[in-house]
Amino acid sequence: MTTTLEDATTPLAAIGTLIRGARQNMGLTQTQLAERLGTSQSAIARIEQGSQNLSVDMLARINAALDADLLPISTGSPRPTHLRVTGGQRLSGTITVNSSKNAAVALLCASLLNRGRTVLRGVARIVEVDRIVAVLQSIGVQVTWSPDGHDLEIVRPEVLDLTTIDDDAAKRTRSIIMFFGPLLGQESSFDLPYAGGCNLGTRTVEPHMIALRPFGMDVVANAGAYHASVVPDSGEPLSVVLTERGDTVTENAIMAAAGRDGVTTIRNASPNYMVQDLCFYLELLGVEITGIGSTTLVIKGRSRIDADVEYAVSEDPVEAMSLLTAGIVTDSEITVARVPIEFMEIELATLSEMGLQYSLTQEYTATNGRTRLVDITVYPSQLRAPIDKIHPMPFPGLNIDNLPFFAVIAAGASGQTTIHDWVYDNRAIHLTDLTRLGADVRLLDPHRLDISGPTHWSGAEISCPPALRPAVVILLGMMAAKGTSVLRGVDIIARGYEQLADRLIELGAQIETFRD
Ligand SMILES: CC(=O)N[C@H]1[C@@H](OP(=O)(O)OP(=O)(O)OC[C@H]2O[C@@H](n3ccc(=O)[nH]c3=O)[C@H](O)[C@@H]2O)O[C@H](CO)[C@@H](O)[C@@H]1O
Ligand SMILES: C=C(OP(=O)(O)O)C(=O)O
Repeated sequence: MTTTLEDATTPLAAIGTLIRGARQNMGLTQTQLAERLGTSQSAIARIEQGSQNLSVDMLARINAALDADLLPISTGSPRPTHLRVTGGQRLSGTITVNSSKNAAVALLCASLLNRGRTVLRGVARIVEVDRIVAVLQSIGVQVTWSPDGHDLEIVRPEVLDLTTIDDDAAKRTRSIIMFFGPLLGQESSFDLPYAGGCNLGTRTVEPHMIALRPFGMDVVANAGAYHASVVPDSGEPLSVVLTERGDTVTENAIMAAAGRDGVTTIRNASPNYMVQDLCFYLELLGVEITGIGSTTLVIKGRSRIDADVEYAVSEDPVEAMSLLTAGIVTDSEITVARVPIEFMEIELATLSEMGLQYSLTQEYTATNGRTRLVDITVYPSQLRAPIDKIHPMPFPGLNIDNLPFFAVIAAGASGQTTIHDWVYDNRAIHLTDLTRLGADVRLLDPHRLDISGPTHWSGAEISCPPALRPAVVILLGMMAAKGTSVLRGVDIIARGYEQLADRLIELGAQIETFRD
């Protein structure tokens, strides 16, 4: 039987019908379309039946995958997206961790070092990536998604045109700061817009300036932009000591070292996951690096790199933590597949002390051939507060981006947990929104929270916090809370997560997307 538009009873059903028609015209099965979109056949079936809400992003991707323009998507300011969550549902099944935002943005910046063709495999379709891609394209770099939407091909021109930089995209991401490292060996003088990002309080850029000074770079902040000037490199061995063991500052120093002829030693380097990904990519480019995974790196770089390489971005430990938390707070048995275990060990040890029951598979190797992965199954558990406070540390400590998830987990545990976020001035406060869902969360000062549980969760309507991880934490709290909740203005989640709501629905969560 042929379905016609007239059969469609709702706007979603009408869109579903259009999608089915375009898919069939291209001779694709639902499974083949699902593969192109990085989703499941059952999601496509629901979309075509009109029983699944569609995000603007998903619609854009369907248009691209079907080479169609089913519904023209406005490029004006989009209306904010909201989520309606019917909580208290047990989840089940397996969910796979995507590649990381933080490695992707570093690798995109590092691709500026390469005059050859870089292909990044398995890049998450997230807004933070879109912003850096937009910036690269605006300065003349060819950046193209593969037809299946998973890989990015990057080819830079011989000469970049920094005067045409997309200011708006650049100012929305902090990662633009990582253009300094690759560019300083190539340009004697250039301007970059100020770095932006989530509302987490003041985030200094001074450590970057200190780290890049030994490479001959001097930066003056003018109105709205940094002006960098660089003196020629003598090629002598360099020693750089970082004042902070920060992730992006380490990456900046590594990229500066990779782009010079000579040996650079970097001390107090972050050995965190995104730094390791960057080093693995640079090794493919012919940069010699010793000490990967430690705090001292010795790098032998090359002022001209011209190599055609492919690199598969490794899995995101923060997404892994987010997905494990979904299982934990809904008292469910779920499996989170492809967890980069080296970067989750302390989190798991802490959860184990809190009484979490879980099992791990044997380790296997990620597509990059380096990162160790496991699948983790969490089981419904009676949780208790840990005896000591939970606090993050630079890797190999508990990841600062994973800390917020302990707030919602602690709220479900019996006893009082103290969470100490010494890093960000303005992240803990967003977690107090959990009180709206019935949790007992007290802000002791900008950095410390006391959380007493167990919580009798109840649904509520909440405006989404303007910070990525707290936004997801509140969503997860809503999934724990019986009844209906509304999370308003959730677009920030797409900065770091691809299709999060859709993927949680696959596990049995009841989440509906809507706009005013
Ligand atoms: C794109 C990317 O990779 N972003 C990550 C990166 O941001 P990024 O590298 O930009 O982190 P910041 O430089 O903002 O550092 C975070 C905060 O930690 C402080 N600090 C950091 C290190 C240190 O040894 N001492 C210290 O005091 C900084 O002053 C700052 O207040 O690292 C952060 C901290 O892991 C993560 O939250 C971000 O997700
Ligand atoms: C703070 C974060 O990232 P960014 O550095 O991109 O703001 C994060 O990933 O939680």
